[in-house]
Amino acid sequence: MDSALIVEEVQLTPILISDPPLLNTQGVHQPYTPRLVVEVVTRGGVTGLGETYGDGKYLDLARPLAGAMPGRPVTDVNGLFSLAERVCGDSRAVDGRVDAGGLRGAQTADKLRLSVVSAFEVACLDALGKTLGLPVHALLGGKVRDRVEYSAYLFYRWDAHPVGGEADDWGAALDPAGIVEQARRFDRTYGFRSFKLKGGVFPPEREVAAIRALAEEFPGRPLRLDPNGAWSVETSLAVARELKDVLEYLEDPASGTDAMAEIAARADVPLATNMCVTTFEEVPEAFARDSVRIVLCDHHYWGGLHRTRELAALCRTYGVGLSMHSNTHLGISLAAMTQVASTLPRLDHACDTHHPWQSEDVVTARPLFEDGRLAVSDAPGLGVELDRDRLAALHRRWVEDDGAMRDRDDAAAMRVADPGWRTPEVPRW
Ligand SMILES: O=C([O-])C(=O)C[C@H](O)[C@@H](O)C(=O)[O-]
Ligand SMILES: [Mg+2]
Repeated sequence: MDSALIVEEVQLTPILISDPPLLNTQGVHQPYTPRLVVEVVTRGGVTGLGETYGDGKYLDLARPLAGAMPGRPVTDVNGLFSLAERVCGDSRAVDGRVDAGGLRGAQTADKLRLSVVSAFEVACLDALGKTLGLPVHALLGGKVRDRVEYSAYLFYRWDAHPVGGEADDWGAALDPAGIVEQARRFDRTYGFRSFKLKGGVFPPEREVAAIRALAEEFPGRPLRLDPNGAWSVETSLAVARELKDVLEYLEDPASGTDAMAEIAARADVPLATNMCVTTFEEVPEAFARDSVRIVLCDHHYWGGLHRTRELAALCRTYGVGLSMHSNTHLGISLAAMTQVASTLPRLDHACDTHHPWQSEDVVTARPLFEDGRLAVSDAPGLGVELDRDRLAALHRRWVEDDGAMRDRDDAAAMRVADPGWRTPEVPRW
């Protein structure tokens, strides 16, 4: 093995990035949210970048993995999985039911570990690509499209956080008119064609009215509604009936494969998920029961870019559509999503991205969406460059935080405005 491809060291930098007051069924986004930046440095002097969730439970797993990396070739991305199993141990704070935010399906030790491995895999691929002078998509077999389509991610939101946080000029969006106004700005600024509304915030009739208002403003455009499993089967069926003429799909209307299978059997709207199919173990039952028509892959919790391609092959085989889920993420992960998305033969739905909500980043150039699409970079690696000053500043914020923001907790953030708030039981409606 060429010694230039051997890992010399791995740097982990936890950061806090500003996040607007976006509402979901659990509560509201904190003013600052944790992310972890992973840098894999080779003996050849090349640095590969990766990014993942930055809460303490991810950091606990990332540290031993980083310590075990020196001396290994960056080409050995398949070996990362067994390495992580060996060195990471089980994370604290795994309850086996739902993730802390309640938005990403079952939380298991495997899924937490895979979310960490994903950042190391992406960083190794970035380092390998930079060393060889090849884009990451070439390392995945080559791109089959030059641009990747994303959708606008609409949120009910407050004008500002009740305490702290960075100001922005989006204004509040708490009714159909506010959501339509937000969609207009996404359309104008980024050219997004599809719109996804994060639901589960208000009683379903109000969210149905917002989707109707969007359909009126943007006739024929793909529309999605995602209450993160907050509804009962009967409520989901009623919403599906109301909106069947305008929805591209309904995303996780209810929690769990049983409920999703029942809705799928009785509704005329396709169902999508990033909650009931989030691991390979969950695929057989969900597909056998026709619970979902579209899986929203998230390369973080599926374990990286190669695993995303494995999921894509499974979905193709079973006639299930594939798209991508997104959480608060930065330009490194957006570049990784775009690289892998460019290699997937079937990608029938615009991918989600939160990125337009992120005013801060650790990469030097902001992504340029045109007609709702990102051009696929052919530069070596991921095609993004680290802004070390920004990284240092965002890390300083993490160091100086008293611990309140270091673990994302949307219910705790909501209690700042509403002290009686408790994480809602599902079904909420
Ligand atoms: O289901 C989804 O698409 C998400 O959970 C995406 C994000 O987590 C979003 O809901 C959020 O951050 O509030
Ligand atoms: Mg979702």
